[in-house]
Amino acid sequence: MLPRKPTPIPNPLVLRVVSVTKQYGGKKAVHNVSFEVGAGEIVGLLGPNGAGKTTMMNLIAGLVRPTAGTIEIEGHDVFREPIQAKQARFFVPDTPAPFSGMTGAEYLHFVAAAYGIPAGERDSRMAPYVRGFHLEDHLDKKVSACSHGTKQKLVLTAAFLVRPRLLMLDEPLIGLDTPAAVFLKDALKAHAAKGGSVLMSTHLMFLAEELCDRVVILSRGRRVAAGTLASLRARAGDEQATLEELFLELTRNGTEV
Ligand SMILES: Nc1ncnc2c1ncn2[C@@H]1O[C@H](COP(=O)(O)OP(=O)(O)OP(=O)(O)O)[C@@H](O)[C@H]1O
Repeated sequence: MLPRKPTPIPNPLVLRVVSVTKQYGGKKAVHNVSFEVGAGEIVGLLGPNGAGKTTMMNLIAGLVRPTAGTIEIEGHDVFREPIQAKQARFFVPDTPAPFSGMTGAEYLHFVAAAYGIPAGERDSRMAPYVRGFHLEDHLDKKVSACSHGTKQKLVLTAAFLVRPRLLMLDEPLIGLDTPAAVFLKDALKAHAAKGGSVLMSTHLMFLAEELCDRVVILSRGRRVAAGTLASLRARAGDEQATLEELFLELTRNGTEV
């Protein structure tokens, strides 16, 4: 008897965004947007200024309630099961604001405790990121005395020590020095290689091209494209097109697909 071919295991979904709309007054900041992120994927959320990226991130993080549609993280509805959904994600906003009255070390231990990381594991989990982001001299300082970039490195260290199923980053490279940016890119690749998922909004096309398995492109609140670079090139009929060229073409008129 021939050995049975193993059934391919589908990439389990970590994030499901279904027909989400967010309306402010009479204006739709996000309009009927759907997309998914699978385990181990790095997905880029791209779009021109005002496209709805930050609104989308805030909706997924559970900070803003959608006008319509549903969002699930690891199968937990962000608003009906907020504790479970929030335990499965970590959000690094574009202007990270760790608690300023704490020292850096107190902040990291506070976040670790909030996510239920056992006390005996916290130091060893944070150590590679403290070294990688060169935070050794900042852990005993009050957060309020840290620079913007150092605050960002503290929040990123907290994110990695938690090892969330879904790591969400809004413009992660802005404000980081070059060594930290290189370390962050490697850390994100390693996170995904271990099965963690990443959703990252960015204006930096080179970053999306280097890191992302797929991108979702928003324009004026609508999803105008989603897929791999290869699929976007095939759709444009240009195998050589850069992501920047495709982005400019796709966001020119904001047609929904
Ligand atoms: N709290 C709010 N109240 C009213 N309008 C809002 C609010 N937040 C966002 N908007 C509007 O929603 C739209 C999308 O904004 P959003 O910040 O999500 O875009 P973005 O893609 O993140 O832009 P950028 O790249 O400039 O950061 C904009 O027209 C913005 O003015």
